[in-house]
Amino acid sequence: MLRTELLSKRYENGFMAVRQMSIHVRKGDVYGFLGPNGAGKTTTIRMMTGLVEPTSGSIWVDGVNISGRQTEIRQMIGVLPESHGFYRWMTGREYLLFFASMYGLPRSLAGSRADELLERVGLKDKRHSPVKQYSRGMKQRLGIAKTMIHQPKLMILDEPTLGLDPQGQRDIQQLIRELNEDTNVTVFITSHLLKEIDEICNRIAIVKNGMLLEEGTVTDLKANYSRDGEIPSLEEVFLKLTASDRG
Ligand SMILES: Nc1ncnc2c1ncn2[C@@H]1O[C@H](COP(=O)(O)OP(=O)(O)OP(=O)(O)O)[C@@H](O)[C@H]1O
Repeated sequence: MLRTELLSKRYENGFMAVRQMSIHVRKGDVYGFLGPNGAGKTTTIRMMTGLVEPTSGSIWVDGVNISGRQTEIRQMIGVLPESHGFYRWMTGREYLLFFASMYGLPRSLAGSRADELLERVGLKDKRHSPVKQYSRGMKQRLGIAKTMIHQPKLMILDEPTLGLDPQGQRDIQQLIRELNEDTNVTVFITSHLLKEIDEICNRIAIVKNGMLLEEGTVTDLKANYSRDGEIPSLEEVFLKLTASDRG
């Protein structure tokens, strides 16, 4: 569903944020993209969504090389960026209808799709309230509904639970799982909460300094790092791979 081939990004100041990264997200995966701060995760996502031009390498979404195909790709992907603004005066329903029209959905279809999604994300009762009255958790759920409004094949979620309380985190995790199971949407997610990734992802990549360190199923990765038959937690695997040269 999503492939990068030897993807690299050198910023204008000469900094190499992503180095020859080749990853493979399969259809139906909930794929966790992990790495310490500054590992290059957001840069990679920006390249996947066309906000940043790769220095070299390529990105394929469902077999289509995204280079120069932004309009086509936008229809295939739903993105929840790390920080996203809202038109705070709009109601939740108006917000979804606004994005539906940006994706070219006919009005009749947009209304029913928005209502269905508002119900799914638990905002049916608040659909006519302005977004400025929403809690952070409600805004994130609305953000996820927005990413699904045009029924994309792939959802890209950059730290969707950042700043949420434990219940808010649970709600989002459950929502992601349900959307993946019910609609088979492929999910690409970043998070610093390793327990969360462990619970919702089937496959992961671990990156550091712009480089891919490991990719595989969570089960295989843990098994590969087991010692004396003890299966480590994902956090233990992550720290082993990434924390070695901290001064
Ligand atoms: N426009 C830019 N110009 C130069 N360097 C940049 C630019 N944007 C990001 N970087 C650098 O690239 C590196 C990777 O940043 P990026 O935001 O992709 O990391 P990240 O893995 O998403 O980090 P975090 O977990 O903190 O969100 C960082 O060292 C950052 O300072």
